[in-house]
Amino acid sequence: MTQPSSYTYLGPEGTFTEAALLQVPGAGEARRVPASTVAAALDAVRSEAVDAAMVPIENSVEGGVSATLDAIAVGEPLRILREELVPITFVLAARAGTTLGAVRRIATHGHAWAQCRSWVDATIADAEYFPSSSTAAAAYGLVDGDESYDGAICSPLVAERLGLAVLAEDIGDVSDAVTRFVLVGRPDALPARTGADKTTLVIPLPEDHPGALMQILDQFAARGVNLSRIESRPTGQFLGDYFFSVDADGHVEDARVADALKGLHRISPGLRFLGSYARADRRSPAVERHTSDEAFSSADHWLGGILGDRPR
Ligand SMILES: O=C(O)C(=O)Cc1ccccc1
Repeated sequence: MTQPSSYTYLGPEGTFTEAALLQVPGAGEARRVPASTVAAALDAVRSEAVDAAMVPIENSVEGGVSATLDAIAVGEPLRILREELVPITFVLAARAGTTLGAVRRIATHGHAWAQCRSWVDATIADAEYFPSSSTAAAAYGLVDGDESYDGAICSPLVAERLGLAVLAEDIGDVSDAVTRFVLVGRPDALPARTGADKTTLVIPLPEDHPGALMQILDQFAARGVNLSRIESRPTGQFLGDYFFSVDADGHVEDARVADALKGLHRISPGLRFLGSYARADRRSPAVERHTSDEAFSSADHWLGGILGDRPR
């Protein structure tokens, strides 16, 4: 797989997403273009304006990032190439001269707001929330003279870079929160199996199919494939139409994962493979003997002996 030479990310400069991108070897020296939304970042990959996009996908406190789960599930297919974990700490920043007591209107990204709610509720009476496309965009707004709010929840780094006053530090409700980001490229790429991999799937819930969810889960369970994330999202088409966004342990080149995907495709033919890539924590799954590559290949061999060269 060739290394991407140009990247986009949820910007502007100074987002946690940019920090995730800078963890990718070589990205610091490559062309990097900020995007104003996750959807715009993914579209820039689809239109080949850049090779890959870094976007947030999951937070240890708030769960899945809906904007990413939805934008990656539809449209021209994309591929996840790698994941990055970033520890997240938030500060409350304001223009110089503003006191903590004077801040009531706070701008930030929805995930940051959700992760600082207890601190805000305990500290700022009647706080008003101004949604922003990213934590950094909220901080830039203060500098650019946006008078509609007087404080921004952002990273300590962007507050410092912009010369903002930090009124409170480490205001996240969970002090060791981590966000997971994924680097997304075009579908011709398939990262090599490392033995400690993750596979991400979009599984449409088949309509009028009693027991579909149980059958979907059974495809993983029967092959000893562990799931590390499962979320349901509405497709937006009509009420009751859902897809599941799933992370499974293992690589599509692992026989147990490939076999589970075949089973899933029989149940949900609209199944979308979003990629197999190395786990950021490098943790290998425990594989039972009967779901090992050897067990699958020996079973194929055995059946081949029975069927000979009859078409299968
Ligand atoms: O807004 C940012 O800085 C982002 O990169 C998105 C985000 C927001 C909150 C927690 C983690 C990532």
